[in-house]
Amino acid sequence: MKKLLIYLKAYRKEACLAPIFKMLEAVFELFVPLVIKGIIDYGIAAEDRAYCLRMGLLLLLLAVIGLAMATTAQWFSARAAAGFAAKIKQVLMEHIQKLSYTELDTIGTSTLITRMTSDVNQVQTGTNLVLRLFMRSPFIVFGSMIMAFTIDFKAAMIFVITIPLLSVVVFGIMLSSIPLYKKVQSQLDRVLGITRENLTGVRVIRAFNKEEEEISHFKTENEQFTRLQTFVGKISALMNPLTFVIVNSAILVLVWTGAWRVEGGILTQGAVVALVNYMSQILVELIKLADLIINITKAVACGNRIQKVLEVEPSMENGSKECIEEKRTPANAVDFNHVSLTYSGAGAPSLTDIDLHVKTGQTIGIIGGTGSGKTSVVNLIPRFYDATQGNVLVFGKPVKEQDMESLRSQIAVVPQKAVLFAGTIRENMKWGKEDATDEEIMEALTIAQAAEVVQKKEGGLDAFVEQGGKNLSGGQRQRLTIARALVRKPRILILDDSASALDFATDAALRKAIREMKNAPTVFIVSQRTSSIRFADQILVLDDGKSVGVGTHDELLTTCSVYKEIYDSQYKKSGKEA
Ligand SMILES: Nc1ncnc2c1ncn2[C@@H]1O[C@H](COP(=O)(O)OP(=O)(O)OP(=O)(O)O)[C@@H](O)[C@H]1O
Repeated sequence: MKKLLIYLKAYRKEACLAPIFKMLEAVFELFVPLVIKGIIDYGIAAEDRAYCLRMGLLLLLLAVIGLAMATTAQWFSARAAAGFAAKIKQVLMEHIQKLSYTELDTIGTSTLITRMTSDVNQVQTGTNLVLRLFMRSPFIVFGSMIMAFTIDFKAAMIFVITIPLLSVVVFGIMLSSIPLYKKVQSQLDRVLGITRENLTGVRVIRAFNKEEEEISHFKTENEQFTRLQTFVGKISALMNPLTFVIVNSAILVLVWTGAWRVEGGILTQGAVVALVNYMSQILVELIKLADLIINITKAVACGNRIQKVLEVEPSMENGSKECIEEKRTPANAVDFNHVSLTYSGAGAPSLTDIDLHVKTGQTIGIIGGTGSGKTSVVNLIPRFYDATQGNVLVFGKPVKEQDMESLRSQIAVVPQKAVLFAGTIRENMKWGKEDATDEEIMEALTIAQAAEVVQKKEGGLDAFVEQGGKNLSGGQRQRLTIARALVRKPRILILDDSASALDFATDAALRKAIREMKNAPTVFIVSQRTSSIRFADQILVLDDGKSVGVGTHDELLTTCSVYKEIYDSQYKKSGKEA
């Protein structure tokens, strides 16, 4: 948490002014019981109406000034806390963008969302309260005690006994609830995680009739969350009755002894009322202080969770900034030199000893059963993951030595899951190239067989795509994501099973159009269908993370039993050539 405080530096002025104004408010508050004492002892006793009126106006003035101070303090503290939280979110977002897939897999998306939202909000609330109360509350508690001593030494002794007693109760309750608050926060993490999973997977849940199970799972976790919160609430609820008993007892003693001493002429009625006022102020401030400490603890726990993410070092170091485009295009676009990959935390390797050499401009097909490692192979080209053994070269240079931005700017990946963002089709296409003209976009859409998707939509390129592309069919989404990749005019194009929702004719037309592109890219096609890759210059056949065949379709039919099996199964199933 300490390391996060540097982001508060930009709001140094606000962070200093907020407590100062709050202290000034407290100073004015401490004078109120003395003014009331004056009204009772001098104004009412002597029936001096003019004095009472003057003092009444003074009270009003103190209230107005106090209000002005409090509002100003609130303004400064809210500004500092909101700015601090915004900066943390910004830094966190920038850091997350730097992390590689390996770290993101390890941390998990749902906890990152909780840290970015609920945890940052908690830090903001804590900061706001600290700035307003950390000086004010102790000041009022000790100030009231000192004021009590100035009024009457003996009566002030009641304060000396009451304050430690009150402190023990308030802080005892607070200390016992702090660990529980930490549990509440991690339970909240779990509830949010399940909510997110359920919302993103709602279609699958319904398709498998798992609603009941998921509702019951959510209910269990949510009830646990409610139980924990209620338990903490009950402990905190003890605060009021206990503190009120102590304070009211102290007030009783004050009034009772005060009455005797007023009778004996030692103390005035006004002094007793002032002492009671001070006692009440102490109670209010001690409760605020306890609330503040609970909030600080929560904020520190949340701050530490944020800090932990910021401390995760990106495992991938960026290579040289030297631009590879300046170099002559080497004969090979991609080389896998005896590459193996074991994901962090996974026991067995997902890829073992992959050796593949791809000439510039070639089309490579990658085929294999589910989980055979097809996506893992292509993910190594833009360096989404680093090979654990061997090395991957792009245009003759190891990817680890290349500047990541420049490497990725030459590669376009169309992932399995077609992801589109809320905005117009044109805006989505510009993700590929910010300054793409409408002609460039239409050209890419035509190659991706998506021109008719745009033509059919009202507004054409200005048609709105809802978040995640909800208002488009699976095939339309796939074609638009392919077009987005093509807008970039990449030197390497990776289609990771991204034409699976297209019919055979559209799939074939797409491949033909890519082949006929001016400056046609080197293309990697990951597919489960032999028909999508059979015309590739080379086909890599994977089985359980190992390369079991590399060659053309005709070669593999005679040399690779796995490939022949896949081909036969698809050919026989459809009754015609797959
Ligand atoms: N991020 C990851 N962390 C750990 N293991 C992973 C990760 N991604 C993939 N794996 C594992 O690596 C293996 C290969 O997965 P990969 O996604 O490359 O296969 P695939 O051939 O593309 O599968 P599919 O055709 O089903 O998409 C699988 O056993 C998978 O469980």
